[in-house]
Amino acid sequence: MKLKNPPVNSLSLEMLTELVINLEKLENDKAVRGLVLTSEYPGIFSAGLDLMEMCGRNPAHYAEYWKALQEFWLKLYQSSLVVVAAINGASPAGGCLMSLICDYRILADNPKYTIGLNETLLGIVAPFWFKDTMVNTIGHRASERALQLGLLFPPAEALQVGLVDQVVPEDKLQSTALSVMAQWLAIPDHARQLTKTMMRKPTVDHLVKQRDADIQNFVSFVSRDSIQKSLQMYLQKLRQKKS
Ligand SMILES: CCCC/C=C/CC(=O)SCCNC(=O)CCNC(=O)[C@H](O)C(C)(C)COP(=O)(O)OP(=O)(O)OC[C@H]1O[C@@H](n2cnc3c(N)ncnc32)[C@H](O)[C@@H]1OP(=O)(O)O
Repeated sequence: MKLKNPPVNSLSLEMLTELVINLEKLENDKAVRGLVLTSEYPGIFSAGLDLMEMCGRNPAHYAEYWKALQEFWLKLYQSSLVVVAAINGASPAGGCLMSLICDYRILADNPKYTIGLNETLLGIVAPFWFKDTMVNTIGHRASERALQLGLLFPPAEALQVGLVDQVVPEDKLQSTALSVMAQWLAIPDHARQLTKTMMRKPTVDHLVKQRDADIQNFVSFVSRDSIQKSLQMYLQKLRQKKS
């Protein structure tokens, strides 16, 4: 599946909805057992959540957006398919989260392709289920440091901390993803799927129990004047970078 939402594959409401629909289609297709997630635009895997969905909108929109994000996370994290992320570009915040909920992550070796949950750099806070997903991957101490500092790791460091499973030359990314897929598909589906469910259930239950409260938290947090100001300033900084 190639992410295709120009210019930076930000996770807009429309993109999240389409991703969920396409995942459902693939999961209902008996001929499909695995999925490689990559970007149509080498250089950018995904810029994460769409800042335009979180700026200057009304509470009902924020609630709808957050619910769609939760839906996407729940769908992909619990997917019956083997999901391999072939990360062919920068992967900040929600982009990193998306790769963390796959089963295996391969990052192309390019110093510009940084990955991490950098929310604090924007003056915002990664919600508990972003944090849980990261802790499940790299452990508590490394997550605490990475989350507080909003670290974006270049490939060698991402590998060292365990944020990705492999770093390969850019021209080997897709072939490596296919051989990893073959290895995972050699395992009987039912045993692998039940194991995945068992491993991920506590994290899923944590969110499911608090879904509505989490939406309310997001809406009140993002509606604050101070948060709106931080997000606007961050967007402005991104735009100024060009000039
Ligand atoms: C409140 C609680 C919620 C907490 C959860 C938050 C999770 C998140 O995911 S927040 C989003 C965090 N994302 C980022 O910090 C990434 C920001 N973007 C970048 O660092 C860079 O754009 C890039 C490395 C992804 C790509 O760099 P490149 O030089 O190729 O492109 P740019 O010129 O920077 O951007 C092109 C264009 O796209 C706009 N844009 C970039 N990121 C986003 C985004 N996340 N949402 C919406 N729009 C984005 C950027 O402003 C440019 O727009 P213009 O062409 O109009 O200037």
